[in-house]
Amino acid sequence: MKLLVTGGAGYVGSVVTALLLEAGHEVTVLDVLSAGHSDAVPDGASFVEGDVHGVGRVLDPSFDAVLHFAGRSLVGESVQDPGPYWHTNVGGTLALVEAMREHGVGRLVFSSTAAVYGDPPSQAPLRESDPAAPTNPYGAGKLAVDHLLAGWARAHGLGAVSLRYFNVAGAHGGFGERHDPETHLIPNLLKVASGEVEHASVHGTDYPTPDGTAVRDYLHVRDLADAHVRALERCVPGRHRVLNLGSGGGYSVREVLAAVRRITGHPVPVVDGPRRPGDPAVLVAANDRAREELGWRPSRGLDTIVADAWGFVRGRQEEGTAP
Ligand SMILES: NC(=O)c1ccc[n+]([C@@H]2O[C@H](COP(=O)([O-])OP(=O)(O)OC[C@H]3O[C@@H](n4cnc5c(N)ncnc54)[C@H](O)[C@@H]3O)[C@@H](O)[C@H]2O)c1
Ligand SMILES: O=c1ccn([C@@H]2O[C@H](COP(=O)(O)OP(=O)(O)O[C@H]3O[C@H](CO)[C@@H](O)[C@H](O)[C@H]3O)[C@@H](O)[C@H]2O)c(=O)[nH]1
Repeated sequence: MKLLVTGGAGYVGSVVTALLLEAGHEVTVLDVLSAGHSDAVPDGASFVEGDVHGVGRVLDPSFDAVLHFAGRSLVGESVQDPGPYWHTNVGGTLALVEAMREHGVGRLVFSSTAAVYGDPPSQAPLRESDPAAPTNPYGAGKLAVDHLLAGWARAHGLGAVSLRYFNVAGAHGGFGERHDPETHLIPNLLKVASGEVEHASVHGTDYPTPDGTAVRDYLHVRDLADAHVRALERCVPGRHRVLNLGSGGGYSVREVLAAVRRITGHPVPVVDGPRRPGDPAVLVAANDRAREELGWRPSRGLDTIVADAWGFVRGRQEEGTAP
């Protein structure tokens, strides 16, 4: 297929692009480089530097589908300054589906998020049918796009899939997380192991969980990327589907810390701090729908996630490209 990947110079988009190229697809990446890196666009993809609002200049009827990763994704920033989040994540997606309609490009895979579920009342694994009640503009905008795509599929025959990622981590094929600022747990712990910073923070030790720290569902980015390839192949015209992407199991911050210490062999000192505003106690995916509809099964556990992310950090250190 001939594919457009928006945000393909970012973390998830670069890994998915690499996998799409491996599968024999032709890929054009559109990225404004506000958070991504031009050297993260895999060799073999065409690269256009530009904003998703201007996607009409890139798209033409020869494209078969779009994978849409471009967006802003700092939850705290979205609370402080919501305007850019609605502009990029919602307005940018509207511009994209309008251009797709104009050029007759009928399939879309979208990066949604577990943040649409907000702070769930129960700690049970979350199903797609559970109420969506986002607690910040980032999650609200992603949920708005899920609704936008449902209406677009009904009205204009788009075949779309919203993939609600839980916590993506790990690295694949030389591509990994290079966010600045970095807010995610595993790369922050690895910054300590690599000597870039002296200690990490544990955000909250008084949650109603077995060890008092928050529990999340960590999914290897390679497993996540595999789900995208499968979702793309299964886009049905006129239908919008929502699928959770998680491993189906959870680890606390302290359990992740123990894995990082074991795998890196570094003591990784941490300082216990207060809760980060808006963080729920437990977010774990029920992933049955993705398993059934995509024939997908995540196969890489926490140790592989940490080992691969660590390999990526070490590789960049050895090349002299990090920090
Ligand atoms: N990483 C996670 O754990 C996670 C979890 C849930 C959902 N998501 C979603 O997945 C997607 C990818 O996440 P990521 O971690 O790879 O983020 P990222 O920041 O690494 O990548 C996003 C890319 O989009 C680009 N971009 C931003 N605004 C743009 C615009 N207006 N036009 C064109 N390009 C633009 C950035 O330069 C960047 O390269 C995002 O939409 C994010 O909200 C990520
Ligand atoms: O230095 C750190 C960073 C994080 N945490 C904690 O670790 C857990 C995981 O945090 P993080 O890696 O930042 O992920 P989340 O806040 O769970 O959010 C991610 O996962 C969401 C879906 O679950 C996505 O919507 C977001 O984009 C993505 O950042 C949380 O309990 C944090 O409070 C720490 O204790 N110390």
